[in-house]
Amino acid sequence: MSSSQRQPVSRSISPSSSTNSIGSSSSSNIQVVVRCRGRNEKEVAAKSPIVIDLPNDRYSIIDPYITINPSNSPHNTSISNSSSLLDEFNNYKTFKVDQIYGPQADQDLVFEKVVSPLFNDFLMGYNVTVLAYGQTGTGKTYTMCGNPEELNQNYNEEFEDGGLEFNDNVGIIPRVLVELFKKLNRNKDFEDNDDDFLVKCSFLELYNEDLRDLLDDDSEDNLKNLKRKLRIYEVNNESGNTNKKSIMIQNLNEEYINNFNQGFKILKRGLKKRKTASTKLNNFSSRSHTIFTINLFKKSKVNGELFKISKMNLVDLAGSENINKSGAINQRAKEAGSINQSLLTLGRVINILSEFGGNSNTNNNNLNHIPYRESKLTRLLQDSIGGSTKTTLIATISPAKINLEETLSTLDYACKAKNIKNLPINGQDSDLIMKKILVKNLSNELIRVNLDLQSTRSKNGIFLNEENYHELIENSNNLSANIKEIKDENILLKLKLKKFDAITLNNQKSIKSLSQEIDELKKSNNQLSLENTQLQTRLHSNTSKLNQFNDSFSQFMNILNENLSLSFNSIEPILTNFNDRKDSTTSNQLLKSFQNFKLNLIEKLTTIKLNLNELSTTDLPSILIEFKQLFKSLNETFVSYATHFERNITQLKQNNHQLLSYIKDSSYDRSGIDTQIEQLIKEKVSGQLSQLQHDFKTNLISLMNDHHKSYDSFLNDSIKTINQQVIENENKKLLTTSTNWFNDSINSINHLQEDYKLISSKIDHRSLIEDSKINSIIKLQDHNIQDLNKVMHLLNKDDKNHDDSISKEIMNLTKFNNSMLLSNDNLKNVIVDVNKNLTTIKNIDKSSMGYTSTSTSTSTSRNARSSLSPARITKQSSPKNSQPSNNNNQKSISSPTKENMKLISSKIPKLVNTDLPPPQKKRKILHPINH
Ligand SMILES: Nc1ncnc2c1ncn2[C@@H]1O[C@H](COP(=O)(O)OP(=O)(O)OP(=O)(O)O)[C@@H](O)[C@H]1O
Repeated sequence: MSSSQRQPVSRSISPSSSTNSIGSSSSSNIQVVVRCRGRNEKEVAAKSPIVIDLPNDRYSIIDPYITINPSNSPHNTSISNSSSLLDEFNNYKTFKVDQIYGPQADQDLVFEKVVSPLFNDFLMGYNVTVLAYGQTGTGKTYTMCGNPEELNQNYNEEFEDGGLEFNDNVGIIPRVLVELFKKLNRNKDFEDNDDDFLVKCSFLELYNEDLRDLLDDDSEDNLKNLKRKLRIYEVNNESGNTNKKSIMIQNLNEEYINNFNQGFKILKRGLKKRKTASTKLNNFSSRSHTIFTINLFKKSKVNGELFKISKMNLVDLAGSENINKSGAINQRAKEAGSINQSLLTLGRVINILSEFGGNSNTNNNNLNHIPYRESKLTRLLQDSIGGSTKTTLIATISPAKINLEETLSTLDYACKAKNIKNLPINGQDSDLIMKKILVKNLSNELIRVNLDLQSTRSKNGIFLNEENYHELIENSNNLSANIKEIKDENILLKLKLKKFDAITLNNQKSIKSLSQEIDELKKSNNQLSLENTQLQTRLHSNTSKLNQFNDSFSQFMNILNENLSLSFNSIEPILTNFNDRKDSTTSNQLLKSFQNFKLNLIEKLTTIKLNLNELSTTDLPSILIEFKQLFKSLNETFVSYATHFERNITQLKQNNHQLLSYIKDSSYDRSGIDTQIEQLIKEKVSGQLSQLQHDFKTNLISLMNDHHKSYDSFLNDSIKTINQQVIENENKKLLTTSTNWFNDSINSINHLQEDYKLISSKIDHRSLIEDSKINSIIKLQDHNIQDLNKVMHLLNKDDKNHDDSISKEIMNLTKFNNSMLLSNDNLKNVIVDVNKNLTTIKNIDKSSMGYTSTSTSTSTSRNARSSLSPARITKQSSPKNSQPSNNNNQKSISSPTKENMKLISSKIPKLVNTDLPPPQKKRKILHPINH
C-alpha cells in the first residue's frame, strides 16, 4: 500500500478546484481528508485482499492521490458503480483529495495535521466543523472520540486526575477540549484577564430522524420531552454583503465548562446515552449521528466590551451500511434504513453543491433548491456544507476488497465535497455579544446556583431561597397560565374535531351511499348475469331444437328430392308403356301433366332458396342495427353511472381538502396535535377514500367485465334469435309452398286418376272383347270335337279303304286342336298380365290419393327404397321416441301445416312402385286365332 506499489500510469484524477489551504480565511473549499485504517480481524479472516494504494502508509499532503486497484480480483471485474474516473484498461481508479492518512497514521498526527489549523480558526472566531463520514466500521468514532471500547470502560479514569497524558487511541474531541483549555488558560495567565472567555458545550444526537439531547437526563421522558422538544430553526443574520443563516436548536442544553475535565465528563455522559449496537461489521456500531458542539465566547481584541462567539461542530456520522453485510434486521434494519436515507440526502446536497461549485449563500438561483430540508441531518449541517463554516471532511475507508463498493462510493462523495465552497465569516461582525449581557446572564445563573447551594447547606433536605422560591412560584403560575392556554386550545381543538367529525360523518354518508350504489350495481349485475344464464340455457335448448329441426328438415328435403326423382323415373316408364300401346293422347297428357308438376316443384324449391337468401340479406342487418342501438343505450347508462361515481368521489375529495385546509389554516402551531389530526385524517378519510377508490375500481372493472360478457351473450343471442326467426319465417313460407305444392299434387293426381279411369274402361272393354273371343273359341272347339266324334263314327261305319285318308284327316284335326289349346293358354297369360298391370296402376293411384287404409297395408311389402321414408329415418335418429324429430318440429310449425308436412313426407315415397314391370319388358299382344 506504499507509494511504490501505486500504479503510475493512466491515472484519471478526480476533479479538484481547491487551492486554499486548511485554515484560510476567505472563500474556502471543504477540505477533504481520507483516512484508511489497516485491515481488521474480520477482513483478515475473510482473506480479503488490500485494494487501496496510498502514496504513503502514514500520511501524504503533497501527493494526495489514492488509487483503487482491484486487480487482485479473480474475475478482474469492472467496478460497476464507479464514475468516469475508472480506468477502463487497467481497471483501477485514482482519486485526489487534500490529505491522505494511512494505517500508520496515529491519532496525534491526525489531530496535529487536520484539526489543529481548524482549531486555530475556531479560536480566531470562525465557525468550524470536522465531519467524519464513511462506511460502518471504518473508524469514524475512533477518529472523532477514540476507541469505542475504551470510551465505555476507562475513559473517565484516564482524565479524571486532570493529567494531559493521552492514551494513543484518544480521538479528536478530547484532544480539542484539552487543547482549548491549554490555549485559553495560557492566554489568561498571559493577559491576566478573568473575563476573556467562556466555553459552553452541547451534545446532540439524531436517531431515526429524531433529535435527542444527549445531555438532557429527562430527554427520554415523553411528558418532559413535550416541554423540551428539540426544534431546528434558522436565524437570519445580516452581515456585510452576505445573507448569513445560522441553524439553531431550540431547547438544547448548553453546559458551561471551565476546564477540559468538565468537557470530558460531558462527552462521556453523552456517549453513554448514544445509541450503539453490535452488528456483523462493528461490535460498537453507532446507530445515530452525533454533533458535539463547543461554543466559545471570546473577548474581542478590537472592543473589549464585545465577545466573539465561535462554534466548533465535531460531527460523527453513523456509518452507511449494506444491510446484507451488516446482517441488520428489525430495529437494526430500521436504523440502517434511516441512516442510509439521511446520508443519501447528504450525498444529494453534496452533489448539487459540487455541481455548481458554490455555496448556498450565493445568489445563484439554482442553489435555491438544495434539498437541505429533506432530512434533519442536512438541516443540521446546512452551515457546515455550503454555508459559512470552515469545514473539513474526514472520509474513513477500509482497505479490504470486500468493502470495495462502499469505499468507491465514499471516495466519490469525498471528491465531490471537495468542490464545495464555503464562505467562512469571522465572528467580529455578526457573532458578537455585549460583555455586559454575557456577564449579566452568567451572574444571574451564578447567583441562582449559589443561593440554592446556600439554602441547601443551611438546612436539611432541599431548600430554596425566597427569591428562587418566588421565581419558582412565578414559573409555576406561568405554567398554570400555560396549562389554561393549552386547555383553551384544547377546547378549540375539540370544536375543530367536532367539525372534522361532522365532515367525516358527511364523508362516511357519501361513502355509504356510494357503497349502496355499488351494492345495487352488484345486485343488478347479478340479476343480469342470472338472466344471461337463463337466456343462454334457453338459447342452448333452442339451438339444439333448431339443429334437430334443421337436420330433419334437410333430411326431409333430401328424401323429398330423392323420392321425387324416383317418382319421376318410375312414372316415366309407365307413360312409355302407354305410349307403346299406341294410346298416345292419354300418355301425352299424362307426360305433360307430370312434367308440369315436376317443373312446378322445382320452381317452388328455387323460390324457397331465394326467400331464404333474401331474408338473411335484408332482415338481418336491420336487426343488427336495432341491436347496436340497444348497446349504445346500455353504454350511455354505464357512462352516466361512471360520471355519477366520479362526481361523488370528487365531492368527497373536496370535503377532505376543505377539512385539511381548514385545520391547516387554523392558528395552532402545535405539531403534535396537527400530526394527530393529520393522522386522524389519514386514518379516517384517506383510508376510506382509498378503500372507496379501490372498491370503485374493482366494481368498475367487474362491471365492465360483466358488461362485456352480457354484450357478447347479447350479440350471440341476437344472432341466434335472428337465425331462428329466419328459419321460422322460411318454415312458414315453405309450409305455404308445400301446401300449395300438395294441392297441386292432388290436382295432378286427380287428373291422373281420371286418366286412369279412362284407361281402365278401355282395358275393360278390351277384356270383354277378348272374353267373348275366348268363348267363341271354346264354342268352336266344342264344335270341332263334336265334328270329330261324328267323323269317328262315320269312320267306323265306312270302308276300310278309306282308312288312310281318314287317319290323315284325324292327324290334321289333332294338330289343329293342339294349336288351338296353345293359343288358348297364350291368351290366358295375356289376360293375367293385363290384370297385373291394372292392379299396379290401381295401387299407384291409391298411393297418390293418400288413402291410408290401403297404403299402410301395402307399405309393409315395399322394397328397400320405400323404407327410406322420413318417418323411418327420424325414428332411426331418435330411438327412444317413436316420432321425436317430428314432435320437435311440431313446436316450430303450426299444427295443420305440420299434418300436411307429415302427409307429404309419408305419402311421397309411396309414389315409388318398384313392383311395376321393368320398362324394357314388353307386354304380350293377343293375336287372332287362325282356324
Ligand atoms: N485508524 C484506526 N486504527 C486503529 N483502529 C481503528 C482505526 N479505525 C478504526 N479502528 C477500529 O475499528 C473498529 C471500528 O471503528 P469505529 O467504531 O470507529 O467505526 P465507525 O466508522 O464509527 O463505525 P459505525 O459507523 O458502525 O459506528 C473499532 O474497534 C476501532 O477501534
